[in-house]
Amino acid sequence: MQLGHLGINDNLITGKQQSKVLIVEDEALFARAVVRRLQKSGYECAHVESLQDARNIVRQFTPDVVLLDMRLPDGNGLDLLPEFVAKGAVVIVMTAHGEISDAVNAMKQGAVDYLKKPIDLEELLLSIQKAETAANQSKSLDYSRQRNAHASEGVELLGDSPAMQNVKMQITRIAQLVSNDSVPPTVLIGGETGTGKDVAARLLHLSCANSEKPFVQVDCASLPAELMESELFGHEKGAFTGAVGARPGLIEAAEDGTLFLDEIGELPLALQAKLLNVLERRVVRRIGSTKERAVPARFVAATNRNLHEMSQSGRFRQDLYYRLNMMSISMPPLRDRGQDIMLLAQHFAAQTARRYGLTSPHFTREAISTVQAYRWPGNVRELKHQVTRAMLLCHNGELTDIDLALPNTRPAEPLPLMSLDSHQSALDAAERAILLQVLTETKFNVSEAARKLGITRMTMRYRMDKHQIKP
Ligand SMILES: Nc1ncnc2c1ncn2[C@@H]1O[C@H](COP(=O)(O)OP(=O)(O)OP(=O)(O)O)[C@@H](O)[C@H]1O
Repeated sequence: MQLGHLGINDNLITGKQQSKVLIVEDEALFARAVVRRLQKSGYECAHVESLQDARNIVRQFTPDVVLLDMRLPDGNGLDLLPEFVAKGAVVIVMTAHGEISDAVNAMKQGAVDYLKKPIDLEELLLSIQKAETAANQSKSLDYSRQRNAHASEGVELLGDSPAMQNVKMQITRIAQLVSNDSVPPTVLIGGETGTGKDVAARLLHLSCANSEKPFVQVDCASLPAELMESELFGHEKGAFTGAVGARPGLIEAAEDGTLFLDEIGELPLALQAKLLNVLERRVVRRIGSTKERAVPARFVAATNRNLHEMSQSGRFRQDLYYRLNMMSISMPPLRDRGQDIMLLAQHFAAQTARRYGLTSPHFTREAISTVQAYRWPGNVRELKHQVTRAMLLCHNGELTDIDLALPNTRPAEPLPLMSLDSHQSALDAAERAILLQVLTETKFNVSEAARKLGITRMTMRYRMDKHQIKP
């Protein structure tokens, strides 16, 4: 189908930095002005002039936001509204004077806002931005809950080294203590990145009474700060712009299961105070509500940061640190787990072979020495990634040290003298390789990769552009 047949604006599809907006409006001049203004702000826009065209275009253009006029040549915009809402789009209706009853109906059917004509373009832009915030909010909440559904899938804390036996013993003991207490003590899991803190938290949940109850994970590092409060504590309808309905927060969603606060070191100070209050009083108050609700959940937090040091320097509340650290589990770095390194390497290689129908793996003697000599700064996550990759590249299941492609474990040799230019390109190549490695580790999650490298998301984006790395 030709887009032109649908009466779609010439500049139908532009850059795609922000939401996709569909404008269903038969006043062509006004619609064109809207498209121009939105495109200037980086939105991807499509414009159609009738209900039928709107129905057709959504087969190839999935809008995040729909600006819906009420009076259209082939019917009333309200007829189409439920279809957009059902598809998860945010709908803003545009009405002429005297159509207020339509606007009320539209809101009842799920529109988030209505604007009276003549419409000021800046007001329209503001309304879209508000709608986006509300939509992101509900998406991230749904995302957190969706993760919860997979909480107990594939929880395997492999390893028999003394260090891991100790961890498993601690998990069993803490699970008993936590299960027997009506006010369960808080558990803090520490350890370097990739050591298995997430796995340990899930195993702890599964070892506790009520393990069939929710395991709700909150990633304090990846949730935008402005969403975090309502995510955690919930909100009442109308508590803030975009709060279209009441929503329980994740603390409530955990019921009498587990609330897992991952990367707790990243929780903003203002929310640390609120969290402390919840832990001390065992009640939660949704934003905009006066009602306090009991919190029966057990709290488990994890961090790869030194919270003690952070609390000494004022970057983390000392009282919250003590409260969280009532019981602690420390995940040992992989390099201190002796024979577990090869056990895990063999496990990940066999797992990849099964998954892709490859020949059973066999590590050459050199590969075993390389795996054991390497320091594994990214711990189990790095081992899993390298072995999986090597397994996919190797021939007939034979994994060599070349397939593993680990950075040289021998002391570095002095670099040959280079010209300024070659220094520059060596530097560029190294930067590109580091970016790619961290992006691969984080499955191309740009925010997480930026965090791991200790740079801002903007800088990360800039560097990705510079090296032409695309997600
Ligand atoms: N003992 C283990 N047995 C099997 N798989 C493990 C083990 N430890 C970690 N893994 C795997 O390694 C990867 C990283 O583990 P996990 O996410 O739990 O680390 P983490 O310490 O929470 O990392 P981060 O601090 O970066 O959040 C996951 O794929 C996990 O399944």
